[in-house]
Amino acid sequence: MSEQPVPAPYDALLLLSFGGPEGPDDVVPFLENVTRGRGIPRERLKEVGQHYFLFGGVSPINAQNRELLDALRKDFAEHGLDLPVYWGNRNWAPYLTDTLREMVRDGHRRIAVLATSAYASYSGCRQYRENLADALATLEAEGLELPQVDKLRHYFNHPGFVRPMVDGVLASLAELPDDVRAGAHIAFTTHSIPTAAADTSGRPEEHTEGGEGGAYVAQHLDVAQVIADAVREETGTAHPWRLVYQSRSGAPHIPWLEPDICDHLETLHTQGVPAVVMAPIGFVSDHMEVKYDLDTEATAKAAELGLPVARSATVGADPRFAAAVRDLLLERAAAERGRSPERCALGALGASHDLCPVGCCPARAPRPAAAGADWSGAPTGV
Ligand SMILES: CC1=C(CCC(=O)O)c2cc3nc(cc4[nH]c(cc5[nH]c(cc1n2)c(C)c5CCC(=O)O)c(CCC(=O)O)c4C)C(CCC(=O)O)=C3C
Ligand SMILES: [Fe+2]
Repeated sequence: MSEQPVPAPYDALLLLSFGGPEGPDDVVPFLENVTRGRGIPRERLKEVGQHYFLFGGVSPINAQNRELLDALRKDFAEHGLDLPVYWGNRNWAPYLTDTLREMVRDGHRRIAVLATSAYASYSGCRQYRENLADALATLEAEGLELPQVDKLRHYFNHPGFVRPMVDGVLASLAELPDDVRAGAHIAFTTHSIPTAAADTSGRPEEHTEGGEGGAYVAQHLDVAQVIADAVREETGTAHPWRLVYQSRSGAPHIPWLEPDICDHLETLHTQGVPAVVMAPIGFVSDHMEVKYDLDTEATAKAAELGLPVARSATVGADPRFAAAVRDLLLERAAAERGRSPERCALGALGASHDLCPVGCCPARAPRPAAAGADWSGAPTGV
């Protein structure tokens, strides 16, 4: 019999995500939440609103998080891990503040947080920590006793995140017509971010200059290499690959990471590449950035070029990902109890830090961020 897993000091897990609209009336208020004070051009907002209206005003992201919640609860129950799982979002109901209030009222004092963003970056890491700080400030103003919240480490290189994506790329290669499969390229995609934000992503010693992309780009390149190697091992073919970007936002004069997936497809086509697998390694589920930017826009671009493409699956609610979350939680719990747990990680970079140090993924305008070394609002002690 295996030993009972020990989640202590944690008494609950919070799944922290982006949130998305659930009907046409939600779209504009959702976009206002996302872009509050961020200087996104009106034109871009109108355009993105259209992406959502094309899908009936419903983002797939909330349904996907509900599935992930189910998968987590099932995995925990099957492995004797007695820990309640809650869900809260940055931009739509259930809102983080409401969920955190419910957790405190339910008596939770020490909360592990899993963000649905696997990599370092302001948007994917610090902004979630700022959201936690804001939520805690609200609860404090309401006179509630604040819990301690700890954000689980980046899991981009955890095998439970990477292996389902290897299977996804293999399945996409199998989908391509026989005569073009061997020559197919893999385009690993992620969300474009401003090069200035990419250069300052990760710990200060990981920051770069001149658009090299800091930890954000290094982490994606590491995952892409691991997947490409695993695919070569499985198929015997070394499919050429490149990391490219999608979902660019912001003003045109500000440099963002490039090339864009659509431009990349055009370049490959010009070079005579016969087929492409688009692998959205930057995303945890097939939400709107995948459904619109890849499955709609980039796929239309490929059709126009006469270039066969297939888009590989994100991890979503894969049971291996749910198991990875359990592993990350138990690993961190053990570390908080003073043990030295084994830390699963593939690739060259090794397991990411538990606690974001000062200067990790800085904001343009500094604001309080919880669950990092620069958080002073946290109660001390276990
Ligand atoms: C790095 C990153 C991730 C991956 C990490 C993570 O998953 O967190 C991500 C995820 C997502 N981004 C999403 C949606 C949007 N992102 C926007 C805007 C922006 N994203 C940015 C970055 C990222 N975004 C940035 C630098 C901006 C510019 C404005 C700003 O600095 O804030 C906008 C505004 C309109 C626009 O400009 O596109 C929308 C609507 C959805 C929900 C999809 C759905 O509804 O299914 C998800 C999961
Ligand atoms: Fe985004």
